[in-house]
This record gives sequence, C-alpha cells and structure tokens, in this order.
Amino acid sequence: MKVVIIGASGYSGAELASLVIKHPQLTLAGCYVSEQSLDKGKLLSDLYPEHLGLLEYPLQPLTEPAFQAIDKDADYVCLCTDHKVSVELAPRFLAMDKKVFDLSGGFRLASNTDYERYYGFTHQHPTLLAEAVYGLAEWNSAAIAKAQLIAVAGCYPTAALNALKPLQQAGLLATQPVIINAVSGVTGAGRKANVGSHFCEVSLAPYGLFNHRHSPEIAQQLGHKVLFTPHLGNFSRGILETIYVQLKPDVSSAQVANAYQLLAEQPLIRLLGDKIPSIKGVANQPYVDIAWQQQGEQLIVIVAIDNLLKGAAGQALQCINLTMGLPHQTGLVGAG
Ligand SMILES: NC(=O)C1=CN([C@@H]2O[C@H](COP(=O)(O)OP(=O)(O)OC[C@H]3O[C@@H](n4cnc5c(N)ncnc54)[C@H](OP(=O)(O)O)[C@@H]3O)[C@@H](O)[C@H]2O)C=CC1
Ligand SMILES: CC(=O)N[C@@H](CCC(=O)OP(=O)(O)O)C(=O)O
Repeated sequence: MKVVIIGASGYSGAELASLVIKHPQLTLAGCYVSEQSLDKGKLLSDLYPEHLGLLEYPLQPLTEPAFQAIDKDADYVCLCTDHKVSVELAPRFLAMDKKVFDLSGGFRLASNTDYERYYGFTHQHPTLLAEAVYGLAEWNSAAIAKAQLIAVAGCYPTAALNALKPLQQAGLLATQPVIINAVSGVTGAGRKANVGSHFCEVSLAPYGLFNHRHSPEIAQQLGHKVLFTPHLGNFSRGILETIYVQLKPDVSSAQVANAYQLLAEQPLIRLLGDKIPSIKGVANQPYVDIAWQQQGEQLIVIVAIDNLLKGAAGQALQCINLTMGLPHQTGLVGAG
C-alpha cells in the first residue's frame, strides 16, 4: 500500500514517516507540508538528523498538482495536521476514495456542540462525525478494519481508555467521576515555536483545568464521567497518568485482575503487575504499560505511553495494519 503523509514535518508526521519507511508492506509515496511552509523543498532528514540516511524525502507543498499526484499515486492518506486543517482536508481525500487516517481530533467527537465548546470552532463536516471510526486499536479493531475515515484516538485518551475500559466493561466503577492526573512531555505540544513550550519556560504545571478537549473524548468513549487534568512536564516524550478510581462496594482484587485479563493477550499492551509504569519504560516504545494497586474500594491505576508512538503515529500504523488484515504489531515490534 502506498501511504502519503500530510504534515510530515511535524512531530507525529515525522514519526509516522519513520515507521512507514521500515514497514514490510508499505511504501512512503509522499511527504507534504502546507503550500506556504517554510520547510517546503527541505528533506525530512534536514529537520530530523536522527533519520539521516532513512528519511531522504523532500517535503512537498500541498498544491493542486500535489492533490492530483496523491489521487493518482496513493492508497492511504495520513493527516498529521491541526484539527481544523484535517477537517478541511479529509473530505477531499475521501472523495478520491482514499482511506484517511486522521491523527488530529477533527473527527473524534460525536457532537458539533462539543467542537464549539472544546475546540473553539464550528465543525464544517458534521455528517462525517457519524461515519468516522474511533481509532482506539485494541477496542475497535473490527470497525477500524472496514473504515474509510479513521479518527486515530488522542494521546491522553489512549492511555486513559486502555486503563479504564476493562474496569468499565466489567461493571466495577462506582458512579463517582474517575480522576485522571496526566503528565505529558513537550513533543505533545507540536513542533512549531510557542512560548508555552519554550525550553526555559517548561517546568511542571497543570493546564486545561475542566476544559481540555480530551475530557469529552475520554468520557464519550468510556461512558463514564471523568475529571481529567493534564500537566506539561520538562521532558521530550511520553505520557504518564495516575488514575484514581472509586470501585463499587465489595469489588475484590481478583475481580479487578480478571477485568484486566481482557488485555493480557494484546501484543502492544503490557500489564506490569507489581512494577510501576514510567516514562523511561515507554519512551520510544509502541506499548501501553499498565499497573494498579487496590485498597478496599479505592484503586489507583498507573498507565504510560509514548505520546508520539502509541499516542499518535504508532497507533495510526496499528490502524493501518488492521485495515490490511495484518497483526497489530507489524512494523512496530521486532522485524515486523
Ligand atoms: N504531538 C503529539 O504528541 C500528538 C499530536 N497529535 C495530533 O496530530 C496532529 C499533528 O500534531 P503534531 O505533529 O504535534 O503537530 P506539528 O505542529 O508538529 O506539525 C504540524 C504539521 O502540519 C503541517 N501543516 C500545517 N498546516 C498545514 C496545511 N494547511 N496543509 C498541510 N500541512 C500543514 C506543518 O507544516 P507547515 O506548518 O510547515 O506547513 C507540520 O508539518 C495534531 O492534530 C495533533 O493534535 C495526536 C496525538 C499526539
Ligand atoms: C503537551 C500538549 O500540549 N499536549 C496536547 C495534546 C497532544 C495532542 O496533540 O493531542 P491529540 O492527541 O488530541 O491530537 C494538548 O494538550 O493539546
């Protein structure tokens, strides 16, 4: 399959390019940036010297001739662009009958009202919200395999949902909101310059209190209320979430362990038992690491992912694998 990446100069786009190029059954058919991009014409490896010798791909401006070339040459289009840009671009590629993998939040929520409230824009293609399949690979694999538009799950939601869905499905959550405290590395904020993610400014601080766009995404997919607070930490990549769960009365530790057995055979999920997940354990890895401890009705779940891999490019590749009938981990673990 031939894959093009729109927004290839960004952190998630470049990560995805580096995965596609090593995948045994994919060809990287083009790397695109905006028509006005300061990076157009540069090689991806000029921007990311760690990929020297691997990503010698020119960054092409997304012009009308580029759209025609994509129509002719590509099977899959990956949008590694801002939400609003993705909302504009996806219908164009869907009309060309391409499969579209959108890494933004542009098609993840069901309601246009939530776009206005949490994203600050009115969705221009609300009918596609019902058509888009949520790309949380372990939980939605059958629908992803058949979908034309995949809304790859958000980074914080990927960690939270893998940690909480087993408990929710087993009916173990009490009615109180689940409290999610999350810390992300700075690549989560994207590559372009901005004071908030400047080296000298970042320490450790919460943001998006009560109104982060991942709150409705997690609640919608979990079917349970959450109180989600992200923090920005002074490291490059990785997300760690400490999640406080009130269990229903008399839920035993065996019931909790049984609930997580649902994930035990998943190749990209690691249940760590009595080891504690950490950023170090997942940085540059495609896995979700999960562990928990229980005291009576209180459960603390710790979950960690790499925001650019399982939280973005890795999960996008996992979704591509599913549409091709390949195992989840092809191109992500070992020789594929
Ligand atoms: N970083 C992360 O950890 C994660 C990011 N995501 C999502 O993925 C998307 C990309 O994020 P990230 O990689 O961090 O973003 P970056 O800001 O690092 O990259 C954005 C990319 O989009 C390009 N771009 C901007 N405007 C256009 C346009 N009109 N047409 C084509 N290309 C354009 C940029 O290049 P240029 O401006 O030079 O044209 C750049 O290549 C976002 O929606 C984000 O929410 C999802 C999960 C995790
Ligand atoms: C540290 C940081 O700024 N993180 C971003 C989330 C990462 C991202 O781009 O979000 P999606 O997974 O929804 O695409 C934020 O809080 O908006």
